[in-house]
Amino acid sequence: MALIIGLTGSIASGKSTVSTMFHDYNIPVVDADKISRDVVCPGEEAYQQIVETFGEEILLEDKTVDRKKLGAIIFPDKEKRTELNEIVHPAVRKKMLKQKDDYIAGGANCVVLDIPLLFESKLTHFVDKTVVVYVNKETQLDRLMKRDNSLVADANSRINSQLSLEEKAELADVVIDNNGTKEKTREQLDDLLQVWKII
Ligand SMILES: CC(C)(COP(=O)(O)OP(=O)(O)OC[C@H]1O[C@@H](n2cnc3c(N)ncnc32)[C@H](O)[C@@H]1O)[C@@H](O)C(=O)NCCC(=O)NCCS
Ligand SMILES: Nc1ncnc2c1ncn2[C@@H]1O[C@H](COP(=O)(O)OP(=O)(O)OP(=O)(O)O)[C@@H](O)[C@H]1O
Repeated sequence: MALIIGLTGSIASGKSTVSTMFHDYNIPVVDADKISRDVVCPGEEAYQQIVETFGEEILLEDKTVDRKKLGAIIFPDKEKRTELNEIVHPAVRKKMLKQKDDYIAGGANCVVLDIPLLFESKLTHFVDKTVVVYVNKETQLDRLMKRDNSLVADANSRINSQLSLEEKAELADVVIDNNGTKEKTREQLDDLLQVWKII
């Protein structure tokens, strides 16, 4: 039986960083953010629904979704966010589970589902263990603003659109503390995978 790990955290807490580390161990990772980008491409069902709901003004000249513009609409507004989630999430879920099944059929003994909204969307029944990548508020804001070159207000509206990291840490089976160096984070992951007998 393959072990299915649900990897989560909050915005800029370090999920992608830890996900790269799983790749380094040759453990396959299903990336919900990446899938959510694929399902909003022109021609996909969700794309049509997004244009109908949010209007042509959220499109770039080449008719693809202007992610900055759509983000600026949905992150500060819970109702709009729910509307977008209801369009995008069913398609994301379907593709995610298909990719996971394909990895298992290919012989993987462990598959990671990297899902930012694992707890908010109540998807924990799809995984055996939950791992939260944790940072404190100051580190999170600092890394988010540096990475995205964003202003405090924008960064905070993204952070506040999710459950707090404290709440996620409470819900998790395992918390990886990513406040220190990437090397320190890698050591924690290494220990965890040894305990779970995956490496
Ligand atoms: C709003 C969009 C266009 C903004 O795109 P952008 O490129 O600026 O951000 P990106 O997709 O890289 O997401 C960055 C982070 O924001 C957070 N986030 C994204 N969508 C949401 C959401 N609906 N609710 C709360 N947090 C979210 C996640 O932590 C994610 O890792 C995009 O995030 C989107 O289509 N979101 C809806 C799908 C979704 O819920 N994705 C996240 C998990 S599947
Ligand atoms: N331990 C660390 N030390 C220094 N910088 C780090 C560390 N971990 C992550 N970072 C940096 O912080 C930023 C956020 O990390 P990352 O992109 O992995 O977060 P994320 O949780 O995947 O974000 P998102 O939800 O927005 O996709 C990146 O620029 C990354 O390089």
